[in-house]
Amino acid sequence: MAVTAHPRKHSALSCTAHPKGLHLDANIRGGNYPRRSYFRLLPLPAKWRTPGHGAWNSRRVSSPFVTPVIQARGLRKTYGDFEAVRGIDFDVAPGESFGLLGPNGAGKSTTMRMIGGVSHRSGGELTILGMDPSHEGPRIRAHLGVVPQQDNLDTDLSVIDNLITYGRYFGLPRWFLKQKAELLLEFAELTDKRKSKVDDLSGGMKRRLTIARSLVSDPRILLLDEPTTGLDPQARHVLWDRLFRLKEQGITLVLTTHHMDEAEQLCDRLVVVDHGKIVAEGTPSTLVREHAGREVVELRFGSHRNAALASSLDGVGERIEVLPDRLLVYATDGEAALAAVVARGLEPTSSLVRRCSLEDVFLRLTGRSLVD
Ligand SMILES: Nc1ncnc2c1ncn2[C@@H]1O[C@H](COP(=O)(O)OP(=O)(O)OP(=O)(O)O)[C@@H](O)[C@H]1O
Repeated sequence: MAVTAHPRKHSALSCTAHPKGLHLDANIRGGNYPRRSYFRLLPLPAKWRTPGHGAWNSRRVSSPFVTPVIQARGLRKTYGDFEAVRGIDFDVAPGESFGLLGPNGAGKSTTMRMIGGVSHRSGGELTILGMDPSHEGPRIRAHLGVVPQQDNLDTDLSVIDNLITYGRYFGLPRWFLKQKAELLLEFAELTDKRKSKVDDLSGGMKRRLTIARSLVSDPRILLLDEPTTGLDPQARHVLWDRLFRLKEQGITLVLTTHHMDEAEQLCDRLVVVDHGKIVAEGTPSTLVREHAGREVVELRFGSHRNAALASSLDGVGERIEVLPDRLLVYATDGEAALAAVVARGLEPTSSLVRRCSLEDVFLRLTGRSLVD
């Protein structure tokens, strides 16, 4: 459902369905004022909300009530003869937190660059907010916040001037940006660093400043390429908290990550990408259930014995995986599987029963060999 009105030549008011209510978007230009975007989420009683609220998943995207904010069909990117992205399909719903998970070189950043409009697709279809990035790049970029893999802050400027200067690229007036920058510094917990030089910030602070900068233009979609890579656990948790708050405000998050815990914490839905193709899609819990199972028993018999002993475990659990240092037995009931191993007279030097995780899914789908 989408209602759009054009009260003035360059102004637009749109209203789209959001799982928590109505998503109102006013894009105003006219008189002596530069273009301004306002975005509000108008909560509605549960009975009027979009079907699927509370369970973000791919079914919701296909609901006739939700128009995807990003839609890719057969999306391809080639560099010479090399196909980095090989015909992928996905939808991202408004307000969703969508993750691209994959090993090095899988094609995640290439996909992000195509969404961000800085790299042209070689084939397939891609629409962002109903627009084609090949023809409407600037209009799309006005609604996008981008947090690149490498911080590209201006080291000659102070923290607050990084925000103000960036906002000027969007044509926003200085008086407005001064107020906006203070709010963003508060959001990023950087108020006391407002006059500091960028080089004096820690890695986590730089990341938070980059995110604050991406919010200057009130984006509807935030693209985050490996937002927490290289940060310590404390810094990562602060960042997750901030990203979660943005999601609560209704901003659509699209992120790439190598970190399974990050994907589990932040993403409503994920696609696992490998060698330029999507190999699995679903919520974190669905992926674990469908591709790993309930529990796994890690058994260590000594690295030279693991492979030889695997055949002695036939019939224990649902699946056995031999690793150089461990045997993994996937089972519905891990304790029962471990008891069955011991009952066969096998005595592991160590054993661990744990719940299956997204990491098990990731390694199963994308392999365990090192990708450089
Ligand atoms: N400009 C380019 N020219 C040629 N090949 C490229 C270019 N950019 C990316 N590639 C190749 O495309 C493939 C996908 O790269 P991409 O950066 O999208 O992977 P990624 O999944 O983001 O990996 P990482 O997690 O390491 O960032 C890689 O093999 C990479 O070497």
